[in-house]
Amino acid sequence: MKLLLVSAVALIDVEGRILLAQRPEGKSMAGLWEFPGGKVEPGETPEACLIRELREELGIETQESCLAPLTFASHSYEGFHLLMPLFACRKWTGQVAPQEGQQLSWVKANALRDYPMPPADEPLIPILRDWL
Ligand SMILES: Nc1nc2c([nH]c(=O)n2[C@@H]2O[C@H](COP(=O)(O)OP(=O)(O)OP(=O)(O)O)[C@@H](O)[C@H]2O)c(=O)[nH]1
Repeated sequence: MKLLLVSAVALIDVEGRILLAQRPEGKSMAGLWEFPGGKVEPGETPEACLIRELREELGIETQESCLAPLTFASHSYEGFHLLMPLFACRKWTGQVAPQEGQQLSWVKANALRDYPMPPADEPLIPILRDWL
C-alpha cells in the first residue's frame, strides 16, 4: 500500500488552546476538523513542509526551531497508509487568518472531543490532553 507522509502541527496560543481547521466541501472527509498541515513534497523535510503550509493556509510565519516533535499518527485509509508526524508550535509571527476560506477554531484541550476529526487523529487527542 502507498505510504503517504503528511506533516501536521498543533498551534498553541497563550491560553493553551489548539487551532483546528475544518476541511472544506468537495474534499475527502469534508466537514471534519484537522490540524493544519499537508502532504510533504518530494525533497522537502516535514519541518519545511509545515513552514510552507502555515504560510499558505494561515498567513503566518514560523521557523524550524519553533517546531517541536510531539507525536505521530499512523493509520490505514482506503488506498493509502497515512504517516503523520505532529509537531507543536507556540511561536509564530503574523495573525492567523484563513487564506483558503476554511473555518478555524481555537479549542481547549478538554473540548477537542466536540470537534469531529479524521479517524487517524483520534489517538492523538488523549496525547494532546495529557501533554497540555
Ligand atoms: N493536514 C492534515 N491532514 C490530515 C489530518 N488527519 C488526516 O487524516 N489527514 C489526511 O492527510 C491528508 C492531507 O492532505 P492535504 O491536506 O495535503 O491534501 P487534501 O486535503 O487536498 O487531501 P485530499 O487529497 O484527501 O483532498 C489528507 O488525506 C487528510 O485527510 C490532519 O489532522 N491534518
